[in-house]
Amino acid sequence: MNAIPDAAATVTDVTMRYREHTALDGVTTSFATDGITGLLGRNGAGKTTLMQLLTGHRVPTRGRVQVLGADPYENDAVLQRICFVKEGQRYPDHFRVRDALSAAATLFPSWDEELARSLVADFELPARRQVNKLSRGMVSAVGITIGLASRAPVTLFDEPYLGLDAVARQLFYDRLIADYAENPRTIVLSTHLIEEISGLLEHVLLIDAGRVLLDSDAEDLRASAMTVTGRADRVAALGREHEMLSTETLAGSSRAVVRLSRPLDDGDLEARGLTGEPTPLQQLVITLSRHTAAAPAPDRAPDPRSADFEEVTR
Ligand SMILES: Nc1ncnc2c1ncn2[C@@H]1O[C@H](COP(=O)(O)OP(=O)(O)OP(=O)(O)O)[C@@H](O)[C@H]1O
Repeated sequence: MNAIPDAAATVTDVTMRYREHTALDGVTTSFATDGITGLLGRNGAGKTTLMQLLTGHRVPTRGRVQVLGADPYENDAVLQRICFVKEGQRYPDHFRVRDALSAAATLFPSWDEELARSLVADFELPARRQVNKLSRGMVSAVGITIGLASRAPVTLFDEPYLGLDAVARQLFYDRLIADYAENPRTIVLSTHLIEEISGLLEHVLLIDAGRVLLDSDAEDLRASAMTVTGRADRVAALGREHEMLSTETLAGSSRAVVRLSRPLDDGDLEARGLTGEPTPLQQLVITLSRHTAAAPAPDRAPDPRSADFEEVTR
């Protein structure tokens, strides 16, 4: 897939099987040394599994994982430069917020105490309260604080904002982008809240049923598709030159998400009696996932949790 010359992490032809279930199937990708990648995909697509491989929590059934130049599995020199903020992270029972932060400070060589303090203040975290007495959103804020203040060269956030309200999520995005601008590093963020983070992303990796569906620079991706509206016959004519990812037709008028085989400007569209607008990233991801799901691999049953995806992203 994408070959980044001095990537921080590369995954080469990786397959991960859990007994009879294949969670990742021949995945090849890489993550830029300085870049924010959105790891997207439906429930059960394999996002967490990929992050577990990158962080040495699992060994692939087949293939090669390299992070910061080495296999991360049981490799302390690499692992202390990786921070993995897991969905639903658990902490020892007796840990107070400040214990969790002190433990993280000893773990990560690039820990920034000042940043940690300012995040604790911004998220209004009670430093002396036990973590297991915090609300769900507050526990997420502890994870986000650790992820950002770790300043780890490779930082992965797996759905980090369970229970976080919209104001706190925006705070996370603002602090992430501000800190990243001053301290660029490799950041991978898995989420279902695609539209919320689309402005942050420099790269998009979309996984579907264990396979890479899309691995693209975010700008190129935005430029690669368009939503076109007009008379059904005119939209259909456009479909002979470009790939129609989805089309809805009502009373002789169509609206289609089109993957462009060459750039189309307003003049081109006007000449065809059509109007065009950018396709939001979330819409594009949903459309691409459905487009592929229309022809599923024969050995793959849909993940039972997948029905939630559209609800969350709609
Ligand atoms: N330990 C395990 N044993 C068996 N199957 C597993 C295990 N962990 C994950 N799987 C399966 O592998 C597939 C990929 O799971 P994974 O957690 O990587 O998906 P995900 O993209 O992170 O999903 P979500 O968005 O719901 O968190 C799923 O079908 C899941 O049921």
